[in-house]
Amino acid sequence: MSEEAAPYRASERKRVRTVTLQQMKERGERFTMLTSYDMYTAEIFDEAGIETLLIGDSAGNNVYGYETTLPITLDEMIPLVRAVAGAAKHALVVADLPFGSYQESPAQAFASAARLMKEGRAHAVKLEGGAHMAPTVEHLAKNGIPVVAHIGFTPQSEHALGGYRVQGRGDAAARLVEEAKTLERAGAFCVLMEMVPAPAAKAVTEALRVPTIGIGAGPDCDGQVLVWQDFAGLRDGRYPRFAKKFADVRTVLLDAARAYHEDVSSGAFPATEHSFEN
Ligand SMILES: Nc1nc(=O)c2c([nH]1)NC[C@@H]1CN(c3ccc(C(=O)N[C@@H](CCC(=O)O)C(=O)O)cc3)CN21
Ligand SMILES: CC(C)C(=O)C(=O)O
Ligand SMILES: [Mg+2]
Repeated sequence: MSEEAAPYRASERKRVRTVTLQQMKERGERFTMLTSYDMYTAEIFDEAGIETLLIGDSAGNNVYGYETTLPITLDEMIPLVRAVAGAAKHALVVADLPFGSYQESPAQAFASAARLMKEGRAHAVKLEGGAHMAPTVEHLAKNGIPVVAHIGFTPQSEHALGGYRVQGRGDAAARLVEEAKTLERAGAFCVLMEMVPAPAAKAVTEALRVPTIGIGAGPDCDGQVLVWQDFAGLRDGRYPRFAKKFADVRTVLLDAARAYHEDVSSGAFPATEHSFEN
């Protein structure tokens, strides 16, 4: 909402980030978010100028190998958050509240968010849900926790939504705008939209003072987010339509692993320069 909800410069000495996402929106500048779940990706993405890093509950899929985001727990999230927060020098570090850690009550949400911040050193948290989450967002925001609201397709509700489906088509677009405004009023400093039609995301972005971030939400959001294993081409198999492969890291690693295997088999590795003299 107003200045009050606009983020924040974390007070850690090493942080030199001075421009907020809110200011970038006001200047008409786009910002970028990538997921990260470990130290090296955090370090690299931060160095590249990615403004914000998300330790998503997508770590359930992309770190732990679960089929959905539902099984991942706070205890599984926190070490990953700590690794990213420790390595990022500039980026805003946002951690997902996992399924079951915030839906029960605003008090439960606060306790979980506080763990992500105290033990994980996250700067902000993200939670899924529309207007019904407004009281929770308000409770967190009033108690000093910056909140990103995640609307549209919310993977933690995939069983209730009937699978991976675009949300906010047709008439539902107006509802999406109202939902986003309610969350902004509750104190969300940013609204993330997943798999919504581009015109609906544009309408939300224009209706809000706070910045929006899109994934599969068209080109008119204030920022964009991708899961890093998708953007880097690490994963095997089918990618969502909204994911653009900016590199083919899977092939790079596959070729490297095959070359290593081959060199060990043939005796070419280790060579003299990799061995210690007596
Ligand atoms: N690697 C990865 N990338 C993600 O974007 C992602 C995760 N994991 N895990 C958590 C959620 C799940 N998400 C997903 C996963 C799959 C689709 C998908 O397959 N979408 C299809 C169908 C869309 C439709 O039917 O309308 C697509 O083609 O985009 C979408 C979002 C987004 N998140
Ligand atoms: C897909 C993004 C927005 C997310 O919530 C995650 O990575 O968990
Ligand atoms: Mg998530």
